[in-house]
Amino acid sequence: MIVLASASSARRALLAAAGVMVTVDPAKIDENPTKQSLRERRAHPAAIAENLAVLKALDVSTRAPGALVIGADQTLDLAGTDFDKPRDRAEARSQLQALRGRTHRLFSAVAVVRDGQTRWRHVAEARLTMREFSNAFLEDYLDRAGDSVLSSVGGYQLEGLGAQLFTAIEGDFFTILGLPLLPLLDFLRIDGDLPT
Ligand SMILES: Nc1nc2c(ncn2[C@H]2C[C@H](O)[C@@H](COP(=O)(O)OP(=O)(O)OP(=O)(O)O)O2)c(=O)[nH]1
Repeated sequence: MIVLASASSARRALLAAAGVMVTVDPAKIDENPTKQSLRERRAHPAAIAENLAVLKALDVSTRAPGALVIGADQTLDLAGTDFDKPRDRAEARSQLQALRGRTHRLFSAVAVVRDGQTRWRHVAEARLTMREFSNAFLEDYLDRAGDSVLSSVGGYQLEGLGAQLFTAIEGDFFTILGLPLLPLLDFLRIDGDLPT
């Protein structure tokens, strides 16, 4: 059995569309203390994402004996500043105003744990360049995107209206949506969980 230790609908949808049947059991850990202490120690955003992906998978693994548990996490870095998922429209507005006209990096980490042992982990990076959109465009975007801006770390969904925010992206689509899917599928084949 494969368990996805994530509440992310994007991650669940990516795995389902790729034909990977999973049981969803979101981790029950509070990410903030770990994130805070790693940030205080000036940990790299990739390391923060990787640590959290492992912690989420380990948490769920304790209640899923024998199961292969997938944990994931994504961090956003803009020239050394970390961003979290916006809590409301005002935060989404100020985050997007900070990101516009600049290139930011997304780090998407995935970890696979079985019976408390971390079997595999991976972090992928993507670089996204936002165009210099106007404040009027931004207000209209926030009106049309609604609460969806609160469910992703940059306040955008690339596969949706968010596409109108960007002039260029480097890195793979799946990484941007929050899950390095292709390396994960490689691991699942090697581990014998998917047909080769
Ligand atoms: N649909 C969509 N989701 C995105 C995009 N970019 C980022 N995300 C989502 C994926 C994750 O759900 C979320 C990143 O936040 P986290 O890594 O903290 O995961 P989240 O709190 O959603 O769930 P989890 O901690 O795994 O239970 O942002 C995008 O372009 N499209």
